[in-house]
Order: sequence, then C-alpha cells, then structure tokens
Amino acid sequence: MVERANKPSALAATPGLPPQAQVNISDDNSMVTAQLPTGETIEILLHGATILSWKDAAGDEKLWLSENAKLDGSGPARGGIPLVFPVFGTNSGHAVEKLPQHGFARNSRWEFLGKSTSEGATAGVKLDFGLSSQNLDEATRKLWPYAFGLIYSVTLDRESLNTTLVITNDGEVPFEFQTLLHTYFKVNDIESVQVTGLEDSPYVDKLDGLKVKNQSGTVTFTGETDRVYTPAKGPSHPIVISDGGKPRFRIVRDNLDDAVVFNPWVDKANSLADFTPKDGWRKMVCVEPGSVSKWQTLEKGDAFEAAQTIYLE
Ligand SMILES: O=P(O)(O)OC[C@H]1O[C@H](O)[C@H](O)[C@@H](O)[C@@H]1O
Repeated sequence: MVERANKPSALAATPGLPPQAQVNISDDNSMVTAQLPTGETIEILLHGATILSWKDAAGDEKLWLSENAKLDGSGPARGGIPLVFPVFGTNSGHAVEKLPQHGFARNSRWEFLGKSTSEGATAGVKLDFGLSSQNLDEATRKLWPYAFGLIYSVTLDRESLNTTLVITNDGEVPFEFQTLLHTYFKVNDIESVQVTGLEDSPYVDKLDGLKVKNQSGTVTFTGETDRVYTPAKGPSHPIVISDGGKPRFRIVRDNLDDAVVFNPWVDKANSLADFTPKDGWRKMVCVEPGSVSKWQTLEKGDAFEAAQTIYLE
C-alpha cells in the first residue's frame, strides 16, 4: 500500500513492530530521503525526481554527483540519476525540436506520491513520484502540447536499486517519445573501468559523425566517450561495470533497448560549468539504459513501462 510519509519528521520504528524504512521530506520540501533498517540510504531531489545519492550500509556512495550540481531548481542536477523524457539530446525536424536537451522531466518539479515498505530480511522501500502535463509551465506545455502522466518508482533494498518509469498518454492524440535513465556511477579510476555485456553490439559514435560501429570485446576508456549502444544480447542480458578488475555494478534493463555510455574526459568536463571538480571525470562513468535510437509511439490511453535494476556486485 502506498502511504504518504510524515512531514517533516521521520516515521520512527514502532516498538513491537518489525523495523521498517524511515522516510523523510526535507523542511524546504525539496528532497525525499529514505533509510533502510540495515543502513542503506537514498536521496531524491523533487526537482527532476533526480536520485542524488545511493549509499550501501557501510556508507559507501554508489553515484557520482558534481560538487556544484544545481540543487535549487535552477537547472538539471549534474550527476546522480537524471531522467530523460521526452527526447534524448535534441532532435531537429521533430515535434520535440524546441525542447531543451534531454527534455523537461529532469528540469521539472515532481510530486512525491508516497511510499510503501516491505519488512523482514529483505526489507526495502519504494518511493513514488509523479509528473503530468498539468505540472509543466505554460511555455513548456506549448512546446510539447500532449497530455501525459509519468509515475517514477524508486525501490531500494539491500542489494539493489530499481527505477521504474510508467508513461501514460492521457490525451486524445498519439505522441512519440524517447526516454533514458542517465545514471552517473561513481568509480575509483575510469582508466581501470571495463564495461561488459556490450560485446559484438552495434553503436552510434556521437563523437565520430554518428557513424555506426561494432563493439569488439569489453568497453574501456582512454578518452572522451559518447556512444549509443543497442546491445546485441537483448534487454535482459546484464551490463556489468568493473573497476580495478572487480565487478561493481550489474545493470538489468527492462523494456529499454539501448544503453548510452558516456565519459566527458578532460575538455568536455572543462566545458561543462556545473562539472566539479574538473578532474571528476576520472571518478565517474555514465551507463544509461534507455529507448533512444528510435521513437516510441504511445496511442491515446496506452501506457509504456520500463525499468533498470542496478545490483551491487
Ligand atoms: O550536459 P547534459 O545535457 O546533461 O548531457 C550530458 C551527456 O548526456 C548523454 O550521455 C549524451 O550522450 C551526451 O552527449 C551528453 O553530453
């Protein structure tokens, strides 16, 4: 059952009942945080429903966040897991061409819809967030005049983080969209990172005139990287990020055919005003499950559901 978290204080454990996750809304109403009884934590900024932090029970951060990421709603946050909808990048000649890069979802104020918890050894918490056409400002509604609903569910348990997006067409006409979960993983050293699960897969190289190439072997990093893979092994085959020879993250996609791999390296990081520290590119890699190489069409009354689950290795 979904219930609204108390505001602003935490839901304290009730004596005699099994411990459950504690959920807080910040005093300024900008952030939702949750902590499992076993210590894992998560922080979600309502601006963009952007997951800013995910820590394991030992307090180790799993996501990379820029030190000067915008957290005041003045723009999308650099780092964590921004949500891309309804366009990836920009797209000329399409109905979305006037929208900002990566669309409006990451730069809109979402509503916190509530939480549900599970108890016992696998105690977890699910937090639901919503955005609809009615939440958009008039200027954005004019640029993309469709009636839509987004429900974004973030589920944290001891071993994994799941982010599920349900998109509904609540209007009278079909619309086309792209979507992506722009996950910034925190790593120790990008030059020791290997991404497996993309072997023999075609990819579009955004840094080489959108040429279509083929991945041979694992993905390693020696310079700026910006590629849209359509993994050959299908959506349910995991993509694994290893760091220093050890597997760290296993990503399972559901209904997301593509995976973008991105690292800005020196020059691009320097060109991004909100990217700090400037050598932070050494400590991050983006592996971004999405549906971006083509357009999804959503007919009136239809829904599209997609997800990523990230397991800690
Ligand atoms: O700077 P942003 O708009 O957040 O985009 C950051 C990056 O997102 C994706 O990974 C794209 O493939 C890149 O081309 C882009 O540079």
